[in-house]
Amino acid sequence: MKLGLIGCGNIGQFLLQAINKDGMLPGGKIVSIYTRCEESAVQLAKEFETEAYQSVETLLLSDLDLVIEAATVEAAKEYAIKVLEGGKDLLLSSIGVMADSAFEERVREVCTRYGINIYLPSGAIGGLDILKSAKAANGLETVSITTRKPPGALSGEGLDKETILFEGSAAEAIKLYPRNINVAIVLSLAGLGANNTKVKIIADPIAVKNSHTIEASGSFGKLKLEIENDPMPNNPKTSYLAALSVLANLQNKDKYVQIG
Ligand SMILES: NC(=O)C1=CN([C@@H]2O[C@H](COP(=O)(O)OP(=O)(O)OC[C@H]3O[C@@H](n4cnc5c(N)ncnc54)[C@H](O)[C@@H]3O)[C@@H](O)[C@H]2O)C=CC1
Ligand SMILES: O=C([O-])CC(=O)C(=O)O
Repeated sequence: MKLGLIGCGNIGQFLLQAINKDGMLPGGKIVSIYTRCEESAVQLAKEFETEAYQSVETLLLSDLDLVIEAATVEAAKEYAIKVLEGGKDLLLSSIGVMADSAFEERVREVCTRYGINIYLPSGAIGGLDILKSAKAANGLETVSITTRKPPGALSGEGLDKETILFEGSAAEAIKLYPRNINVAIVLSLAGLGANNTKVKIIADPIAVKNSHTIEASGSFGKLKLEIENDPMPNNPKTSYLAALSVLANLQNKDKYVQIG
């Protein structure tokens, strides 16, 4: 599997190490990268034996099976359709981009037209399998997520006590916190949509982990799931599990035996 990578920060560099150095994706290699900082792209290309491109357009001319986006919601909006129209499968980290329902519709239409796939990993949370089952016969009624992070991970430096920064819909939350609450949008896509998924974001000076508590109810019963994520060393906004979920998605996408 020949992979392209857009964005080489935390998640991107984790993938370069895991795939190109540590052999965690047998038969797979990141052969092309594009990131905003040209100097860093050149240095990473040398370190991880890959090729750096100066634009997404030129990256897309290389021979690729799938492109991984690990940049920002804005970058995903700018490049996703170009990647899909270029005939490449796409894996998104900045899933928040799918909160815009017109954009989501366009993505679905392009995937169908070109017969290609878009992968939306579970990221820093879990429980999507439960929500998908729960709504299979239209029985899912409520879904919410409460996210608790240290203030520094939420641009809330200086706060000395627990503070609710946001309470409202997932659609509103991702507009205000595009680097922190992508999880609410993948939850929305698996469940009741971004307008019907409730979000609470708490800055907690005592917290050392990024925790997410998902609650749901419906004809299946009730769900309560709490995950306490270790942050990534270089970007406390992002949980390590988010990077692992991208790798797991790539490892499993073509398996004959599908679990979950
Ligand atoms: N789905 C989920 O559960 C999660 C999603 N995320 C999202 O994944 C994305 C990547 O996260 P990290 O690696 O931690 O971020 P990061 O900030 O460490 O790295 C992002 C990289 O993308 C580059 N970049 C920014 N704009 C770009 C552009 N227009 N074109 C090309 N490169 C560009 C930056 O220079 C940087 O190297 C973020 O949008 C983040 O919010 C993060 C955590 C969980
Ligand atoms: O990594 C996390 O815990 C969640 C996150 O930043 C996001 O969903 O954007």
